[in-house]
Amino acid sequence: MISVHHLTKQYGSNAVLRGIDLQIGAGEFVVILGQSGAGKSTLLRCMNRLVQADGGELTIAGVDAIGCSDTRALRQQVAMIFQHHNVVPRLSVLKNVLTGRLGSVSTLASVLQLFRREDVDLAMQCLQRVELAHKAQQRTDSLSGGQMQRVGIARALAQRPKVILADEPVASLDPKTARLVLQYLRDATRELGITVVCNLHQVDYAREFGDRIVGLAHGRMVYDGIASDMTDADLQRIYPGQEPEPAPSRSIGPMRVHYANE
Ligand SMILES: Nc1ncnc2c1ncn2[C@@H]1O[C@H](COP(=O)(O)OP(=O)(O)OP(=O)(O)O)[C@@H](O)[C@H]1O
Repeated sequence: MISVHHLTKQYGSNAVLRGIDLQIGAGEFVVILGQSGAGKSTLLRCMNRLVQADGGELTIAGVDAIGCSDTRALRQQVAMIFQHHNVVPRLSVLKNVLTGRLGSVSTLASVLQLFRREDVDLAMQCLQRVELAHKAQQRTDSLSGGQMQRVGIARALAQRPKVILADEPVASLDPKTARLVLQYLRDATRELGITVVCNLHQVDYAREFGDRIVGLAHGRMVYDGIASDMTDADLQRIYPGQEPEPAPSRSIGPMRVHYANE
């Protein structure tokens, strides 16, 4: 579903991605860990062409994300979820979710905000997935931050993407809401076969929700493996210069480690 080969990106003299090689299959939930500045957001942004990579190859849902001249095809297949949900506050919850359909309706219909019945039905199904169908007609700015992030997920699902890229989607949420949001994303992989690539700062969430963890440090991949296999030594490579706490025994749940910039 996602194929990355020797991907590079440089800002001036700052080499941010130094040759990333990565293959991600359909329906995987991949968490990207790394300290601040490691290149996590840049990698995700290269995947949907918010950032133009300098070199290498990147194919996502069958689209050449570096060389394609029309990003519309790419954006139809790849939905993005940001830390600050990026919903339109004055619109209703339903209309925000329907904006996920804009890429598949005509320009005139999108300007006039004319949506087909099937799009409205799909948007309502997506709201049901994040348990917000009862809020459909409310103005979005009447919702809590966590609910707005759930609207962002419903909008991403309404796009019917093959891939969802989530850039620190739970950074500003309380632990209970954060786990709910990650649960919805994991359900999208399990029940809809969507591939999710999610940047996180919380190691414990990565272990709990990720099928697989990719660790970046200074623009290089320093770990790629299943979440349960990640050791303290791996964590030290991902977070160089930071001392992880010893992992608790597996019987008392996921490791409670927090790193700088959480
Ligand atoms: N538009 C830009 N112009 C110049 N430098 C940039 C730009 N975007 C990112 N960078 C630099 O690229 C490096 C990697 O940034 P990136 O946002 O990808 O890291 P990150 O791992 O996502 O960090 P964080 O966890 O803090 O979000 C940083 O040194 C950052 O300053």
